[in-house]
Amino acid sequence: LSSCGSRKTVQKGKLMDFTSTVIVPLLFGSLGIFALFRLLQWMRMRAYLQEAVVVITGATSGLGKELAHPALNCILLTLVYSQTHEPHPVVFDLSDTKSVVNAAEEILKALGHVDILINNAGISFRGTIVDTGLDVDKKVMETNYFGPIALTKALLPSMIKRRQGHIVAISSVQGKISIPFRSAYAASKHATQAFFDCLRAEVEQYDIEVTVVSPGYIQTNLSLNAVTADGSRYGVMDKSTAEGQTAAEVAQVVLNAVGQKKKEVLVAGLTPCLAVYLRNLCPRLFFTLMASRAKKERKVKGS
Ligand SMILES: NC(=O)C1=CN([C@@H]2O[C@H](COP(=O)(O)OP(=O)(O)OC[C@H]3O[C@@H](n4cnc5c(N)ncnc54)[C@H](OP(=O)(O)O)[C@@H]3O)[C@@H](O)[C@H]2O)C=CC1
Ligand SMILES: CCCCCCCCCCCCCCCC(=O)OCC(=O)COP(=O)(O)O
Repeated sequence: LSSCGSRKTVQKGKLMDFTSTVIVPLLFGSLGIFALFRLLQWMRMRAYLQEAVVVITGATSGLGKELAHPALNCILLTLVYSQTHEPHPVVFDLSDTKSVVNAAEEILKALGHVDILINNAGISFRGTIVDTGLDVDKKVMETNYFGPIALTKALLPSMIKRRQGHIVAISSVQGKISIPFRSAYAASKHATQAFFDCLRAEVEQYDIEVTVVSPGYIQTNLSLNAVTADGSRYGVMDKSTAEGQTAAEVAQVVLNAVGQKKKEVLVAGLTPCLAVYLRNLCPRLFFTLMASRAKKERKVKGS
């Protein structure tokens, strides 16, 4: 009995020795390496963003305003670029191609080049397809698609010439799935996803990066500013928007993605992420769910 007891004590001692000489140093070593890796990653990201001339569209509000804060430590208006950390607001209307081209010329004249272009500005839409005038579809498409691509095309040649640049498109989960009563918005975001996927492939040879960001709901003025079927402002803070992620959280994810030169990133809760997978893996079920969602929403609105 006593020899069995002493064997157990020896085994326990060996286990403790193993823990203190192997497991604990291994654990702390791994944690240290991980922390160092994250620190280096963070420093590289900060350097990448801080030394860059950055253009952010839609920096007056919501996500754009938050993106401007940590990236540049400055306050912005509609669009800004900075190298000296001096904000330089440029006011223009994305739905007016001429004013977009003029803005791009103004930026290049003032600073010579752009390192990072963040196509963030956009509007949403609420309405049935049958009631929506084509002028409204065009307005959403011009603001969310033609405006950003015009700006991108205007700045691209100088990026290609320098063989350097990073273009970011703030799309949406609705660039990957379409939900009822968002036709113009979802269409504009699907077009955005497609265009910037093509661009990524075409400009890789010039060392230009393209990042497409697809957020879920964010607490911003997007639903308030959404345009309706007759072109008027929706003016309602939707529950889904109010309960979304904060703009600061999403901005941090976007800046990390840019710093890490990610090709694309989905920043959304579990349900929107599952919806994206369902759309691709089991489209019939997804379409059925969307049809019942449309019926339910119509009932709530009494239409
Ligand atoms: N909030 C959300 O739930 C989600 C948002 N997104 C996307 O995030 C991006 C930013 O939107 P968010 O911050 O939420 O919304 P906000 O309404 O808060 O901000 C939109 C910004 O876009 C600018 N903008 C709108 N129309 C034009 C135009 N014609 N010309 C120039 N600028 C314009 C606005 O400027 P001004 O006020 O001066 O018009 C404003 O600065 C959008 O692309 C949106 O689709 C994606 C997924 C979810
Ligand atoms: C196996 C389980 C599958 C569960 C999935 C069921 C499908 C449920 C539908 C969920 C729809 C999610 C929609 C998300 C939309 C979204 O996040 O959009 C972001 C925006 O751009 C918001 O703009 P809006 O103007 O619509 O507020």
